[in-house]
Amino acid sequence: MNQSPWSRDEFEQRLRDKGRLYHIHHPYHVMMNTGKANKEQIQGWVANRFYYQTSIPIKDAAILANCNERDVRREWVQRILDHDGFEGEDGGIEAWLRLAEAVGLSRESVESHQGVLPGVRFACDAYVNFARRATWQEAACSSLTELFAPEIHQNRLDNWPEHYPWIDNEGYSYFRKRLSEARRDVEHGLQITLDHFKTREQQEYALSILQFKLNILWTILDAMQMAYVHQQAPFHSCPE
Ligand SMILES: O=C(O)c1cc(C(=O)O)c2c(n1)C(=O)C(=O)c1cc(C(=O)O)[nH]c1-2
Repeated sequence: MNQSPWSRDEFEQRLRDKGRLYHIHHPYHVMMNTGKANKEQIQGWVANRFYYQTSIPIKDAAILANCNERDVRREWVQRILDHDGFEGEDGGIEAWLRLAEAVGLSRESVESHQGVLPGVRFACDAYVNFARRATWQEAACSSLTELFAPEIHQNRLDNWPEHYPWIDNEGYSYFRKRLSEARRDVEHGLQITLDHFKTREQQEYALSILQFKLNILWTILDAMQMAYVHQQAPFHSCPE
């Protein structure tokens, strides 16, 4: 039997409740945020997360390519500019490279993606491929983990300078920049999702899309946990 749809408010609340499974609770994140990560673990996170950073504007370009509504494209295109930059504005990828330098990595090594763990690569590629194949509304819904991102950026701004005095202050501009950008993005993504997924079945599908994205973020950190905490990167047990 078909169940009646949730009200707009209840649907929004159920999306927000997914924050319970955000990667802010992943042991790797907890380790970094409580000052227990060593330099190699911070560097590993920054270098691997760069692959996610570079995937985001490609993902957003896929959404634009699938979107036949000019008003939506006009707003969504801002996300690409936020990351890639434009004349007079360096953008988020450049800010992430400054973070990389602030934690002692060379920009060349990070930009080359050498050392990106296979699990991180697969997870990010899954996100981009989903955006290519899904409708633009479904792909917009998958960006809604950004509902929970301002808190994680704020945590880093509040805690890292004290825990990791060796990180140059210049490195934190990315997180500051994302505080306002994520809030703006999420308002747009949420409107699209609440407007589009109407029946109970569709609403439940939207929740499963958000879960898929939570899985991606969690899996990225699982790969880092294996490599930089348990020292069990892929192939560590193979013969020389
Ligand atoms: O540092 C984080 O934990 C984090 C998480 C997420 C997220 O929840 O997907 C994003 C970001 N940062 C971020 O900086 C960012 O630009 C971003 C874009 C998107 C997206 O799905 O379109 N997520 C995120």
